Amino acid sequence: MDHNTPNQAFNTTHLQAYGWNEHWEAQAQAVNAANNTHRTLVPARITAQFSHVYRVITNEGERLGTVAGRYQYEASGKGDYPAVGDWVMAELAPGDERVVIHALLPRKSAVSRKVAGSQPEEQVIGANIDFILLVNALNQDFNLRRIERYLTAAMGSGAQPVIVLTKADLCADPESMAEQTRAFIPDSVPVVVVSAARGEGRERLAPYLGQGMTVAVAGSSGAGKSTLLNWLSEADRMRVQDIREDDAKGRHTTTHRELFPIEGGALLMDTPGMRELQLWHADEGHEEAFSDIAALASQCRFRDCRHEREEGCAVLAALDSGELDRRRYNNYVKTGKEIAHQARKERIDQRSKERRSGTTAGRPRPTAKQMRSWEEE
Ligand SMILES: Nc1nc2c(ncn2[C@@H]2O[C@H](COP(=O)(O)OP(=O)(O)OP(=O)(O)O)[C@@H](O)[C@H]2O)c(=O)[nH]1
Ligand SMILES: [Zn+2]
Repeated sequence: MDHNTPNQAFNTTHLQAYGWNEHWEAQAQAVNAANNTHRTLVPARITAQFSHVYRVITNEGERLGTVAGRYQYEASGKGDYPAVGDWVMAELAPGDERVVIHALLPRKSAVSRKVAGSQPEEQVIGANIDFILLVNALNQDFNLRRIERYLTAAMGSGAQPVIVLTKADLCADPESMAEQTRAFIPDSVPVVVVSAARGEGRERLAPYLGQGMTVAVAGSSGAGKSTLLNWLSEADRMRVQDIREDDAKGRHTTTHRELFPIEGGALLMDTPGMRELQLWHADEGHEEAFSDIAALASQCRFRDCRHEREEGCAVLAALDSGELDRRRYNNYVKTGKEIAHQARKERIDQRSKERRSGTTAGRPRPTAKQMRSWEEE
């Protein structure tokens, strides 16, 4: 049987639980049609990443994988490497625990950060996310500006942001807080109130937790992300605990996964990078979050207009005429300054880290020797 006959469906019975669908089938077929090697490639999804080793789910079950030497050779930067949530095409050698990743299927969305360094590079911290839940607590930490910043950070990714206001049980009037939030952000962004600790409001999250949907969770420390994740994956966690109890030696029988299916068929993504998502994506998101101001700015007389007191500034004119809300303009300016400040801070942190460790930014590329030994394994 010719391994790369186009249109021959892949066997993906088990991958469907990880979000496989017709879209990915078509992408995978395209890779297969272009595959002019002797290798048989099958689809797989990245469920965890440990430096340069990946955990992947294949139709044959879970495996560890590394990228092929040629993949590494052809990658033009960190952004080309697989990340959690990515669909890849891999070679599965029978009886081998390791798979070799040969191709990345084009991403539908990517949350990424810029890795500062001598040459700033994009590093993807989560791919193919449908919804990104931005978790905020309804207690004294509640802060509309922070919500706006997270929103800005998520905006350029291609994933749909959803504001989740949690700890509703600590708030006298959660609905009015939700209304305040809605008034502050674009209409297209849903705002959902829950109490994860009390298990209240799951039905409000249901629209974002459908079969095959990939859902990431981000928010500042203490906002309630773990509690939310545990609540949403409760049934699953129980199953894991049952297995643990069955294990007479009391060993840890759970494996580290950063992408896992929950009851109802959604896939939750919980990676350290996503948790820390803050202003990383802000540069690209800023324009989009303030697209109304960006549109005005395109009409300013000077291309480098700072919209402060320049002649022929369309933004200032809109402020004067009342077309542009002053509060929104102030947010735009303030967020822009914060982004610049954060970027400076990251550059400084990164430089001092580099000085300490003598290495360059980010994940080290595997050496050619390492790559050979993996491929031989
Ligand atoms: N009352 C109440 N407390 C909550 C709720 N959700 C979380 N908490 C509490 O808030 C604290 C922080 O919650 P976590 O879920 O650990 O927050 P996190 O966002 O995962 O924090 P990091 O791990 O630091 O990123 C814990 O003490 C939780 O018990 C809630 O819905 N109601
Ligand atoms: Zn201007």
